[in-house]
Amino acid sequence: MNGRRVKVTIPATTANLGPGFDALGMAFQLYSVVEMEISDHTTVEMMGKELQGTPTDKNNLLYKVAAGLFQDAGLAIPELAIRASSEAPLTRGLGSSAAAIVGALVAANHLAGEPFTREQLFEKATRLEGHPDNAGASMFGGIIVATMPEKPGDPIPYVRFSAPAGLQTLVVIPEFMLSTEKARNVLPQVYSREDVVYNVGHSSLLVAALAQGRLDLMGRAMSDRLHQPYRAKLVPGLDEILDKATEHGALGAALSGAGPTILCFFSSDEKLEKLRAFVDRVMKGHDISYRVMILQPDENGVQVEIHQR
Ligand SMILES: Nc1ncnc2c1ncn2[C@@H]1O[C@H](COP(=O)(O)OP(=O)(O)OP(=O)(O)O)[C@@H](O)[C@H]1O
Ligand SMILES: N[C@@H](CCO)C(=O)O
Repeated sequence: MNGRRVKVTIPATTANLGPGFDALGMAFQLYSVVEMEISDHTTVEMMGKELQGTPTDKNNLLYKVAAGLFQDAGLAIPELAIRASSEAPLTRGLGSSAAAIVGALVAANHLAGEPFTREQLFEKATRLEGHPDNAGASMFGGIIVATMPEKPGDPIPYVRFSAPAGLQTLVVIPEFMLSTEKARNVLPQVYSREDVVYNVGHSSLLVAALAQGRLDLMGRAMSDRLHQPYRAKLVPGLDEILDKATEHGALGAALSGAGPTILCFFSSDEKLEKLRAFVDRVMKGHDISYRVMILQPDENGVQVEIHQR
């Protein structure tokens, strides 16, 4: 088992896409890298500004997830040398925790001699994240539709398909952190039948529109009543962007995952200038720092390189 360094590249992701709360995910060409090898003693090196402040000892999420995999496989937990970097910011709604979990599971699985299949790793990642949307998109790339299993340990039912040709995403990333936990705590425990039916209809329409490349339907289909209305108070600018983005060149707009990142889909570079000017106008009105990125869909999911020492 020793002498092998595993390098895993994992795409950042967005979850929900509006109405598909905890069920829809999509991967972006914005990557984290996790390198892992068995060592004499554990070292955890977090590289780059995005990972600043994450633990550099056995409390790091990457180590804990890897250790859990060895334990699940019935193996002794080894000391590990771990290095990681991330192009995506943490705690902003771009799936950093799912990327870390998927990266650690896939890397540790290789070091352990591949006791688990990709499907089993997806089930473990979903269990650790609590929902399959970001984890599925990080694992398989493209667009993922998935639900929680009937009982723990069962395989996750999912369908993966490619993002429609020409779909591009503008993301507005506010410079403040919003943990998934905090953004879930503002959601109600109970919803009206009207709101549930509204989301079933819109989420179903969105999946069909994405699968058939009906970009013309996305603005209508991306409307949500289950989480965005409650999270809007945590995310300055969200209401206005959701309301008006389609009048300024977007195909549709949504809160990315649990936020605070806001995403706008668009399909032509001509529309980008207008859309960019619109989001700048909205965000400047709220006096918070933010950055804008244009992201392309990732179709590959997690990628593994094995380096023999
Ligand atoms: N590479 C990493 N190494 C260690 N911990 C990480 C790493 N990436 C993410 N994390 C942990 O995940 C936490 C962020 O998880 P959280 O679910 O709040 O946000 P997110 O995954 O970025 O957003 P969302 O789930 O809404 O898309 C960080 O605070 C950190 O504890
Ligand atoms: N579906 C999750 C994604 C964040 O991890 C949520 O919106 O809370």
